[in-house]
Amino acid sequence: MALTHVLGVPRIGPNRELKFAQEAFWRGEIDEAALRAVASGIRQANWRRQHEAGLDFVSVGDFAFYDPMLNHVALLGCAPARFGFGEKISLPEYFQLARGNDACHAMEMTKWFDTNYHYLVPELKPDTPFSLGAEWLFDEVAEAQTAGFNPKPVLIGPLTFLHLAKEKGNDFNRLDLLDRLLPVYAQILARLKAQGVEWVQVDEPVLALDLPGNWRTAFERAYHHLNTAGVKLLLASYFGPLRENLLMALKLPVAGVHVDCVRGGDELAQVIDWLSATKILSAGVIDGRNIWKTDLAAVLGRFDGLHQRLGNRLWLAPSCSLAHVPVSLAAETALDPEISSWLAFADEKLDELATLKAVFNGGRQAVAAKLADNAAALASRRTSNRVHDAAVSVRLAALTATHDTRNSALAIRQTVQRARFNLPAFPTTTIGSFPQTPEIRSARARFKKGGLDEADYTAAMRREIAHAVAKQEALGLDVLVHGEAERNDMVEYFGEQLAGFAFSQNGWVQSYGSRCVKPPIIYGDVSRPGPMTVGWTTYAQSLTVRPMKGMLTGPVTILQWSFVRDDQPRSTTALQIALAIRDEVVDLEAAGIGIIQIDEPAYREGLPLRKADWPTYLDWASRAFRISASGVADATQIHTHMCYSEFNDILPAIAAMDADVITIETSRSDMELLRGFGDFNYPNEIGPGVYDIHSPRVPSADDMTRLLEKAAQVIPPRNLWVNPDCGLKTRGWAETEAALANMVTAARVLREAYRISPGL
Ligand SMILES: Nc1nc2c(c(=O)[nH]1)N[C@@H](CNc1ccc(C(=O)N[C@@H](CCC(=O)N[C@@H](CCC(=O)N[C@@H](CCC(=O)O)C(=O)O)C(=O)O)C(=O)O)cc1)CN2
Ligand code: MET
Ligand SMILES: [Zn+2]
Repeated sequence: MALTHVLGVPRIGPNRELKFAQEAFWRGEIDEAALRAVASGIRQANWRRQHEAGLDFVSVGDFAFYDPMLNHVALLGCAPARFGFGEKISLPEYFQLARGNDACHAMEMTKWFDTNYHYLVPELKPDTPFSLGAEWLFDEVAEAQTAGFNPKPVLIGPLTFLHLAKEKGNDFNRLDLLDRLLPVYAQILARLKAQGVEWVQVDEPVLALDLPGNWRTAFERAYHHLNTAGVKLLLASYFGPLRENLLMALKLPVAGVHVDCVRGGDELAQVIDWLSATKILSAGVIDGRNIWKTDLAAVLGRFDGLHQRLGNRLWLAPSCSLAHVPVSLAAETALDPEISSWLAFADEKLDELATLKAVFNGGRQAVAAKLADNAAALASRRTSNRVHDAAVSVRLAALTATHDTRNSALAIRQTVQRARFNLPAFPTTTIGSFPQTPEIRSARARFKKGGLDEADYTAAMRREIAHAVAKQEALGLDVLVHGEAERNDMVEYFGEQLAGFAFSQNGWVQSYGSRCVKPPIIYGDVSRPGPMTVGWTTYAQSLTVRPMKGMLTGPVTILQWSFVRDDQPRSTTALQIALAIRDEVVDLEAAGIGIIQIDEPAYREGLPLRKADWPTYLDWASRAFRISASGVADATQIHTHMCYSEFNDILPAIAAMDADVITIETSRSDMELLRGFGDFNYPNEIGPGVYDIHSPRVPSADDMTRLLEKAAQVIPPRNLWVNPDCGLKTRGWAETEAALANMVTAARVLREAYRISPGL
């Protein structure tokens, strides 16, 4: 008997029910009870689905009204003191932590490991108190039990919680808080035990990271402490191999371990060697990070012997939570049937688990047809002539060093560009998108459903572009953008126009809070059949004499935010995309666009989790960017943009991209992030974001002046640009205009203070 379970499932609902309820609640259109009812409906449906797929447990605690890390802040009673909330926060207070309020800026948000999911970063001070806070987890356990399910609660482990938190205050180490944190975890486990829970899954994905020695020892201390609670712990590691943490993890006093056999498959033999005779092994055999069907025959072959040995001590699971893949293929009626036959979203992955379980438990006969279908789908994908394009391979093979270097060095380009554009010091610009209003979204929805024809849709988008251009001129911005009205998403939009990509209609994945993305699916060799942005951009340029910045998404970000092929290295796919983007850059230049931004917000997120793997990645990633950017003359100014990242540990690789200008997110960190660029003597021009676009709060001109003055202390003032942290697509026009007006004022104050002549 093998058991099956999942580490977690998507919490957004099959049709993004949670998003719509959250946003309605925030707008005051529904009350808390109505929001809670939607949430409960999603949880119940998820549990029913897991139960029907024959899983031995249902996951509880993977649901969150905004973010699981924030749930733990609530559960552990450690909301930042600056908000002034009590130990047990309410749901409205919970949302204030995530979104800010009039008095307090929101908690910082950052990438969850190497995914496109963003969590809220706990803020810890030496005296941060911990206590049993919000009761939601216990309520949900009771809810599952009442509905007749066998719950396996999921917690983020104490070490991962602390590791991902941020120290606020000097001279202390957040690890020092462990001894005060553990008793609260023990209390939580005791409560769960009292509720009749048998197993608790404790996620410690930091085991897939390079851990300093004191953190590794802390694991031993922590789990010896938690082992006393009397409930069985399943220690879950995922997102990568354990490497030097393997032995430590396997020796911890827990009842079972989960390992990622997709990314850490090579370690399985070692894991088995060190697995004690009483422990459960949960093998993550189904890729939780991608949408390809699992090779079921391969899994069966690989685990058959182990199953003979371990029996019901072997559990089968996806590699990580299924929150990183879309809910179900069932709604995808427009996908090409051949491509669709290669895919498995969360629901289909549950079916795969059910099939595996049937075979291991003696029911091969009953699932023979499913196994045959699976084998046929895999064979079709391996041999399909839609996957390979000889012209793309030829082009890749012909790449030389001339393709990834600009014609002249930065200093020469800078002189030519300054003479050409004659911009004032502290030039103002924005990051690309302007508000995606309900009108824009609804016009696109009608266009897609056939209710609006192409000519009318194009006219509507042109009106939006004209509106954005007029607003920017009136605000007095120096380098304008067209506003990206025509784009559903900065990656999906390009995916829809590139060969080798498929896209779903309803394949939503949560990115943060209520925001979701529909990652395109790269199934074949990538190329660009024709221009993608030239028409919109030249139209926008025709409306103004100021420079109109062309706006593209870079190869690394398109790769990172898509579901990618697992039949060739990521680096090969990245180079293919780079050539397609290069074609677009060259076409924009030929159409008279002098400034082109190639966004790479996912450049940092693409970094492998282990430092030893960084150089290889940074080498191909920076090359892919340069290939996309180097087809143009010296006078064409290439910008790039990055957000949500800790940049300081990869500054040489950012410099290696050799963009003429980089705009980055810095305001939430109060320009702290910029210090590294200064210390490193970053040579190129830089626009440190002066205001946070994730909050509706309008910063004052003084706020932004102060930030710019801080920036001017670490970056040569002549190299500084003035811009928001990121694009404005999630904002409304009123707050956008007010904030940009203040931003332009701040730039003028700086110009007065520094008096640098234009063009120098
Ligand atoms: N891929 C990606 N990853 C990213 C970012 C990003 O921009 N893209 N930004 C960073 C932060 N993440 C973000 C992720 C999503 C959104 C976002 O705004 N998402 C939108 C959806 C964007 C979209 O695809 N919109 C489509 C579909 C919109 C939609 O929901 N339409 C309705 C109909 C609407 C109507 O009738 O009015 C429907 O289909 O039901 C469009 O504009 O065409 C949302 O959740 O609301 C913002 C930031 C990091 N990662
Ligand atoms: N050009 C894009 C925008 O302004 C960059 C976003 S980075 C997540 O929306
Ligand atoms: Zn951004």
